[in-house]
Amino acid sequence: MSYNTELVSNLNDWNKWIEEAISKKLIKYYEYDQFYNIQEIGSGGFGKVCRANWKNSHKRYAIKSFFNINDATVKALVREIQLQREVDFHDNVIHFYGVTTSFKENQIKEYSLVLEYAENGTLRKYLKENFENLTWDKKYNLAFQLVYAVSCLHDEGIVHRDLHSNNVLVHQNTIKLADFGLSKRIEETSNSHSRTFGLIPYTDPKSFNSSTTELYLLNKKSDVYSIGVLLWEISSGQPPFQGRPHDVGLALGILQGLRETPIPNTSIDYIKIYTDCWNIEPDNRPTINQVVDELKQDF
Ligand SMILES: Nc1ncnc2c1ncn2[C@@H]1O[C@H](COP(=O)(O)OP(=O)(O)OP(=O)(O)O)[C@@H](O)[C@H]1O
Repeated sequence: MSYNTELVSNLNDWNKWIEEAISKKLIKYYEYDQFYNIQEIGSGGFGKVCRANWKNSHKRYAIKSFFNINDATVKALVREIQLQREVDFHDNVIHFYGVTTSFKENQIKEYSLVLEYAENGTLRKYLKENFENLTWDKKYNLAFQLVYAVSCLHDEGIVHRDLHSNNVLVHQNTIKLADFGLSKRIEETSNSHSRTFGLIPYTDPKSFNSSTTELYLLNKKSDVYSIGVLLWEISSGQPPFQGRPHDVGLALGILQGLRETPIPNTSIDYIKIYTDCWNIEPDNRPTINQVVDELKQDF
């Protein structure tokens, strides 16, 4: 069987693809019943995530399963595995360990992803719980790790397209980028407006502009926009536009230039870095590698 994802088009093909990859030892298989202490820790638009220990070890893993694996999501899942493997060497990216299978009530076998577990959870939660102890040095450090991880994706030709503070995880004060590629690709094939509205503050506003006749595809500069918002969030400890409805009105405001306000005592250089990133014009935004260089100088 080919490992070309274009040829993987339905649930059976997905299962076959995985089984072949397992038998060729390209993907490690974990026996589900060898996990213990399995506890649900979160759920997203497409599935749930459990924390579990693996036999004879205290090491924890995250097991990510999907509510509804259908033909539309299959290709995205295979792609997720492929993308994850391409950037697996990076310390600031959640590691992909392998797959496991569980059975639903209907006895249908379903594969789940076995991933590195990030013990501090999402960046949003981490900022909420630790903000009082975060010095500017620590904030810079978080910002640097995040930007560095995204630069690694871009160097590999991968655009995240879904960067927000619930997709960035933290493990022992280290940033761990998660969920790249997956959510966006699944979303393209499903109807989830409420979720999209929730993410308005992080989304490249060029994509809101329905008056344009050409479809605007999220690209590397869209990731840079989201990074600008995330750098502001790291400086403030708050999600952007908190307490304001994330609706069409907000989207229009952002299109017309509405942005969060800098936090007192932020260095002028740091403010310049994130405001350049969230420039309305993609051409005027820096590349992610330029952001890495600027942060290095400012650090
Ligand atoms: N590797 C992990 N380590 C620790 N916690 C995780 C891990 N992956 C996910 N989580 C937790 O589980 C929650 C749900 O994750 P999931 O990826 O399913 O959804 P999401 O990213 O929040 O939303 P969506 O999938 O709709 O984009 C996360 O918000 C996070 O709290």
